[in-house]
Amino acid sequence: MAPTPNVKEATGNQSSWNTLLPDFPKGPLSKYRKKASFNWKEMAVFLDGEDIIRLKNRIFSALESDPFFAHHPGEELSREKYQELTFLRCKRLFEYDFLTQQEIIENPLKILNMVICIGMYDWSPCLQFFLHCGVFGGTILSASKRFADFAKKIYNMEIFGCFALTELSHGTNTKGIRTTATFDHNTQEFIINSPDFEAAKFWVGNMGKHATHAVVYAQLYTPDGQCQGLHSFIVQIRDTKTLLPMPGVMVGDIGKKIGQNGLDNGFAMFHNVRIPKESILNITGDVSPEGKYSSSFKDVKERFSAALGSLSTGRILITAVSATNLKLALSIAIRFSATRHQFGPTDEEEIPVIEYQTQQWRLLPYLAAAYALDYFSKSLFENFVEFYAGLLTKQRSQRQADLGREIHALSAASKPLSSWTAQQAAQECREACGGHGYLAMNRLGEIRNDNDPNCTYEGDNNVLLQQTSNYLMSWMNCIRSKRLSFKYEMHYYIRQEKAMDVSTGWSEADIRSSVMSGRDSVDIFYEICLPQLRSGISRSIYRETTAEVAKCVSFLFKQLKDDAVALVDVFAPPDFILNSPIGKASGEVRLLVFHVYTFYSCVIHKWNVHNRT
Ligand SMILES: CC(C)(COP(=O)(O)OP(=O)(O)OC[C@H]1O[C@@H](n2cnc3c(N)ncnc32)[C@H](O)[C@@H]1OP(=O)(O)O)[C@@H](O)C(=O)NCCC(=O)NCCSC(=O)CCCCCCCCCCCCCCC(=O)O
Ligand SMILES: Cc1cc2nc3c(=O)[nH]c(=O)nc-3n(C[C@H](O)[C@H](O)[C@H](O)COP(=O)(O)OP(=O)(O)OC[C@H]3O[C@@H](n4cnc5c(N)ncnc54)[C@H](O)[C@@H]3O)c2cc1C
Repeated sequence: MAPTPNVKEATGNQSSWNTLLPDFPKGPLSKYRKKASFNWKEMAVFLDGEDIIRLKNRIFSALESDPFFAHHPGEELSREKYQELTFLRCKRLFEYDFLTQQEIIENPLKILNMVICIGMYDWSPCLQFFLHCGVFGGTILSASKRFADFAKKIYNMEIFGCFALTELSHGTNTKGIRTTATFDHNTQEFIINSPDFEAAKFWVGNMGKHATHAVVYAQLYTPDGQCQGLHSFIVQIRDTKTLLPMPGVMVGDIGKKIGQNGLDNGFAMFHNVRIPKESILNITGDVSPEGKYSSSFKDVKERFSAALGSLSTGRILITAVSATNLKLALSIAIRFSATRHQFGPTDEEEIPVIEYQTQQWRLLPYLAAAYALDYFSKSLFENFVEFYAGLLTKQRSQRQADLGREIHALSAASKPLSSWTAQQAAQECREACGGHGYLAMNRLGEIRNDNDPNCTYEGDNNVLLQQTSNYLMSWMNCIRSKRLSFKYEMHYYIRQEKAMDVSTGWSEADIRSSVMSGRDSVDIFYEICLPQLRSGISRSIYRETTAEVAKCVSFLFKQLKDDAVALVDVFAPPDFILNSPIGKASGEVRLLVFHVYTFYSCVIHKWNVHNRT
């Protein structure tokens, strides 16, 4: 668990806060900022520390002053243009080189904050950048020293990568992956082949237009015809100079998505593509020149588990990515609610809609969840860093194995909970802003659409929850993990759950995938790991709402509403990054009129130009 920083040490002094975090412009929100019971700057420094805040400021101001990242209000970019601009932005991110390896080693949370800062601007260049260097690069470089020379090519974009596990007909069920990699010991090569169209690699981020290389997951066959299971290989899919497909490779873009359209998701089919023997990412096993398979994992299940281990990285990051979308949506909706006046005690005097209990019940539980998920995602990331260090140093201890299973179980619960919370919150925030919430320029639709696939990729949420409930049921024997407390409550709960299921005569498989044991046990497990949630507003609201609790919560909200704007100020990005007229730091919603005017004058100008030609 992330060490709780000492408040005094962590927050420095008032003058350092003001340098790091300038005051907001005066405006309609000043009224609520004056009512706040705490200093938002002190809270921001307490939660992030001065170092991280400096990094955030550096990234935000670099993007704001770079023409490549300029916003084009009112300009409808074609998908092709947006993809082109996204790739140029991704290239700029490499040129900025915001973090050195040394800085990441000293404080790994900096890489997480870099993902968050760039994603707050736009997820498309962020994911494109990190799919290449994090998911593609991370998978290759953590395999073995054999691929050390790839590092330079990855980080100076000599090659550009993607991660190709999913196929047209199989995504969640990775055992159903049908691309084959057959070892030819006569030529010391693997032959990569897609048996049919349904086995085409599909959905792969960066593959649509820009990737030159792919980490391709395939069933490994040795010359004796034995299938050795799922393994990963580096396959060149395009010429690095011309970007034309390599011989035997058919590759292209899958078309328009609901969101993240700056990212080029693609498909690929392989027709007996030959790659050198050394292209296998020998994480779980390797083949001798004679074609004999060897693996340090004796147990097939452990080998499968190790083959999929890298997926936990993405799930842990998506927990933070979704929490970031939660913060973006709330920044807009809370600020809007504090400035939007509708009705009031007299016809002359209208009041801000945040004063209404319904508006508070709709938004403030998500504000509590944003703080809880922010803390948990960073704490889980730090646990993952510890596990990843063990991976890199080829640790094989029982503790390392237990930590890997626990990280898998936790990330298989945290990704669903965080992405679903953000998805529901984005819709609630959209509605809480009324019609202005539905105006595209106010960005709530983009936030909701860009958050949406967090519920699906890196593992469908519903199925991942079964992974966590499997883990909890395996707890019936013993609990070795040091991380979790409240284990006996958990133990009791699962025993009850299982007894109930068994009494219905269900099989083990039914129990594993039953909704009850899945969602409920995971919910309890997750809230055990996240003590803040246990006493948090969300639990009392969603679980045991009774008249007394409702009254108590309403009383809590009456106090909390005066802190809501300041609580959002702690995590809201600068106006340029938030890019939402109704979410501006000044609260000058009147500026929306200006933006609408600007938008329509652009449109009118274009119309006139069009008519003149
Ligand atoms: C989990 C599965 C559903 C498995 O299902 P099965 O039923 O077939 O198998 P079992 O349940 O029996 O499992 C066998 C065994 O293995 C263990 N296991 C499984 N998975 C893991 C794992 N990941 N880690 C550890 N252990 C694992 C399991 O517990 C069992 O062991 P026990 O019996 O002992 O319990 C599986 O089929 C599955 O995972 N399906 C989902 C497939 C999936 O996730 N696909 C994703 C494709 S890639 C993708 O979608 C990418 C999208 C782009 C996302 C953008 C990323 C955003 C993040 C930012 C970028 C990163 C930045 C990096 C920063 C940097 O480093 O720079
Ligand atoms: C925007 C985006 C980007 C992506 N990027 C990549 C990428 O870069 N690389 C990559 O390899 N993949 C990528 N993917 C693919 C993604 O990983 C898969 O979509 C995901 O793993 C889900 O698999 P699927 O789409 O085949 O859905 P399916 O597994 O077919 O699921 C369909 C439905 O069946 C249900 N279901 C399935 N199995 C069970 C079960 N056992 N019990 C109960 N219900 C079940 C699911 O809950 C879901 O409701 C991306 C997807 C998206 C949307």
